[in-house]
Amino acid sequence: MAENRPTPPDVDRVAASRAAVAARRARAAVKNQIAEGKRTALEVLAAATDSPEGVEGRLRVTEFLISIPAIGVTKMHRIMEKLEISPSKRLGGLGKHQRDRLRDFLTTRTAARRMDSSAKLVVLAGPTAVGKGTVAAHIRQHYPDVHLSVSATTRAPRPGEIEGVSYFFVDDAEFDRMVEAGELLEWATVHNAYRYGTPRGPVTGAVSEGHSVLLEIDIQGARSVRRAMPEARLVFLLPPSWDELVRRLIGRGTEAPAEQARRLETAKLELAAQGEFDYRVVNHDVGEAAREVVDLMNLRPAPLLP
Ligand SMILES: Nc1ncnc2c1ncn2[C@@H]1O[C@H](COP(=O)(O)OP(=O)(O)OP(=O)(O)O)[C@@H](O)[C@H]1O
Ligand SMILES: Nc1nc2c(ncn2[C@@H]2O[C@H](COP(=O)(O)O)[C@@H](O)[C@H]2O)c(=O)[nH]1
Repeated sequence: MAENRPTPPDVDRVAASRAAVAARRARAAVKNQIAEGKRTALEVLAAATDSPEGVEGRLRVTEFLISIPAIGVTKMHRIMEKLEISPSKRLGGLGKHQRDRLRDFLTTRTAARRMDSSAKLVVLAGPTAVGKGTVAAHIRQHYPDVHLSVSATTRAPRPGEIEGVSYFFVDDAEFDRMVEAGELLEWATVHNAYRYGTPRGPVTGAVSEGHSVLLEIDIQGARSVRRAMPEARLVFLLPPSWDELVRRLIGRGTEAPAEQARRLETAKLELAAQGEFDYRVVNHDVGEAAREVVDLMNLRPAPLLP
């Protein structure tokens, strides 16, 4: 028995390897935060500058760049070369000039992606029952060039909803796996009930092929997309009036009165967030609201069918 007990050097080795695993996990968490838009690359670089031995400072510049949406391995190598940074460098080990070049690169990239006049990624958000789903369905039907992102959700399908078209319906374990694997561009618990998330691959794939993509998601999700892909245009859909919003929610009849009351409370907070958005569209008429959203993508509608 006694001879099986770890000797002091073994204890040190075990402790060191546990610390290494914990540090690796902490670095992976930071990379996921950048990839999911929970923190911007500039924020992480600032943290690494403040604390070069902290988790951000220990991140290799190569891994840091790859975690930024739309930067792959080839692009990363080109950027490293252009910035004259060796692949072995960690963020905390950059010299002042290298750090300045990296910061300038990130700032310019963010500004350039925001200024692109033909928005490739448009996020439609707004309070409950304002008509986001109805406007998105109109766009799906009338503007076939727009790719509509299909979200994953842990809620059960409603009658008529189709797997892979309305949503990807997944259980909690699968949603956890998607989050852990960094497969979601953003995710949120909506109305304090179920989790919803945007699969990253189809969105970044379609955008990099030059297609326009529409996300119909809640306000927390819109904020995350703004951080992950600052070039996205954020549209806030407004009701013509508060009374009309209440009428639409009650008229839809899909929530019990207690849930309706809870959603209306949240709606007040959500309406207060409209200033964070790039555009505001009032949903008086579904077709007009859809056209205003699609106009941001510089697309033409499909010809009317006879
Ligand atoms: N322009 C409009 N005029 C009149 N009614 C509308 C209009 N747009 C949507 N509606 C109606 O309002 C109700 C809510 O619409 P919808 O379900 O699309 O809202 P939503 O914003 O997606 O809601 P949630 O976030 O709760 O899922 C529906 O009954 C829909 O038919
Ligand atoms: N943050 C995200 N919100 C999403 C996503 N997909 C949908 N939603 C929002 O959830 C509510 C409820 O939708 P419902 O279909 O259950 O009525 C609605 O406000 C959607 O906009 C997502 O991927 N991410």
